[in-house]
Amino acid sequence: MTYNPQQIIAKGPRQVAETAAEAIDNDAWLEGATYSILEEDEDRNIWRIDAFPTTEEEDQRLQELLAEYPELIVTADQLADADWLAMALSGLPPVRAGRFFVYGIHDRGKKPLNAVNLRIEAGAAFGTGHHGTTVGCLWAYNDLLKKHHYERVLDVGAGTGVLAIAAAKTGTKYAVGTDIDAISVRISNENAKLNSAGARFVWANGLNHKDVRKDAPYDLVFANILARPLVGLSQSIKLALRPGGTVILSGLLRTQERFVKAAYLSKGFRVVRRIHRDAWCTLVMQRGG
Ligand SMILES: C[S@@+](CC[C@H](N)C(=O)[O-])C[C@H]1O[C@@H](n2cnc3c(N)ncnc32)[C@H](O)[C@@H]1O
Repeated sequence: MTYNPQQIIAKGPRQVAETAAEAIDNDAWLEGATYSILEEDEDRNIWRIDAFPTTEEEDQRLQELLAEYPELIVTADQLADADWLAMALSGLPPVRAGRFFVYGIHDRGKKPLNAVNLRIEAGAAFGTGHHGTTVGCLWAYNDLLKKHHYERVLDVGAGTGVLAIAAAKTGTKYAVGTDIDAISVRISNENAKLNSAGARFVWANGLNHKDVRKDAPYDLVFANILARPLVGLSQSIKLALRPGGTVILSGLLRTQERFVKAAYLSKGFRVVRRIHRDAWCTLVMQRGG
């Protein structure tokens, strides 16, 4: 029997939601399950878990596990067939992540009318939009855009430039990307042109370049690199952000989440959301005021 994908939503006090999320991480049946946890209502201390099972077994196990926490209110919503997650999980191009539709030249005929279409040619750079870390960043950014506008965005480790281009295409005036790899910078600039996006890319190690500092402080920083450089860059990222600004961190494994989170918590950031997809984790954190 084919499984009809659904989104399972569990809402409750932060402590309980976090304990349940940890139980999902530690459950052998749910290894690789995709879910996110975020603060829904700061004043009422309500957090929510959104889980996206892909099989009947995963669905049942998630429901069983969440039922062990009576303080959580658990509901399930049927997902539309063309839901972005189902499309992304199919592993086939193009990729839909919320309002974003990432496609290559061969799929140009499939562009939806109601999406922010991003034509990304990867060449030798990382980031066609298919990797769990890139999808996690686009997903997190899509949801942040529902409530916020970002005038200044920095993408550290731009790869194909997909994230800075996504920002430039959604109203960001100053969208800047940086990469340690010169070929990625060339490809990012080419992709910006293909998309008529006003994003610019700088060949730099981390944030250490006058052309990156020029447009600081940023309202939002993307950093999809690896856990160790994310920790090493935590102070520079803090200084590049305005107080209250947001960082979307990705490229870390679930098992490295604590290590990366600790570095940013110690610098006055707070966790706003975390998304687990396959073995990967995306963290959304806010700089203290
Ligand atoms: C995982 S890819 C992310 C690409 C793209 N942002 C995405 O989300 O698909 C990481 C990129 O970071 C670059 N990178 C790694 N360390 C860096 C550093 N210290 N400073 C700037 N870029 C770095 C790599 O060259 C690579 O292009």
